[in-house]
Amino acid sequence: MSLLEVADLRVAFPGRGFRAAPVEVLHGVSLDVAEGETLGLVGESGSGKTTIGRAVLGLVAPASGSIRFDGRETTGLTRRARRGLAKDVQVVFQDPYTSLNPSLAVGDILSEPLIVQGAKTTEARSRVRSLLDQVGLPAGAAERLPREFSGGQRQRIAIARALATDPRLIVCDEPVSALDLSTQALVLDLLVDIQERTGVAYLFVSHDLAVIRRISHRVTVLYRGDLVETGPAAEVTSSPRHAYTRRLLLASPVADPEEQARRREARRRLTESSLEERVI
Ligand SMILES: Nc1ncnc2c1ncn2[C@@H]1O[C@H](COP(=O)(O)OP(=O)(O)OP(=O)(O)O)[C@@H](O)[C@H]1O
Repeated sequence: MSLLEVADLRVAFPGRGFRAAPVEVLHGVSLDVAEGETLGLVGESGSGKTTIGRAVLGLVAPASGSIRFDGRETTGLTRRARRGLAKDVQVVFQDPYTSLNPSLAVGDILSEPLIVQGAKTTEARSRVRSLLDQVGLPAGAAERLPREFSGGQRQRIAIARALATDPRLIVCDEPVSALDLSTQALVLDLLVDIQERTGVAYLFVSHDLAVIRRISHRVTVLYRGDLVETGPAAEVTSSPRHAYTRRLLLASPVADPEEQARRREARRRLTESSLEERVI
């Protein structure tokens, strides 16, 4: 049994304008994440990646379909039951500048989820020290405000907060997209280290195939609300079967100028129309 099983998930948002029909943005998506695994979810902007993550977190109500965590259905849970689940399923958002409460010291940000789960203040304090250590920040960081940290350090704080309750799954929604390339690499290495130490699973959302390739065990590709391809990361990112994945691959930047020119030419040949034929 997988840790997370999403089956035939449909999500619709209200249409714009008076009496407009709802707009379906996920058309029956099924995926699963095993314990300790990283499933990379890749697709261009607007394909529905964030919506899948938000549905898993209970922040968006599905129109239909099921989302099971550890065998238990999580859609339609009461608030109280959802709080129980929050211990096991956490999130790291994209923007380290808005995801941390600017008026709270880092120590308070990290102890908040622990106190909500019933921890005593002294217990929470020592856990904060260990969380900071896990993400490579000094104990003194607890006394400081988020604005005193760089983007990469803030993302480390957000990761520490997600780890506070010892979750089994973290939804990582574009967690490195706002960071420069060398900081991205450090944060990705940190996520891998944490997974090796704790066995946490990641549902890792990104539009960037290079990032997805680096972090994922398996990759699933989303195109306009449909999954078009799923498989081992090395396979999907080196010899994709679907035309859309090939286009994503050709669009990722590479350092070698000759390879870059080859990809530009291949992109030109892989026209939008041939793509449409295969997807529909
Ligand atoms: N709350 C909402 N109300 C209405 N439409 C929404 C809402 N949230 C998302 N959408 C629409 O759903 C579609 C999928 O959005 P989503 O944010 O999941 O895509 P994405 O692949 O994560 O894109 P991005 O990488 O740009 O965030 C888009 O067309 C978006 O405009």
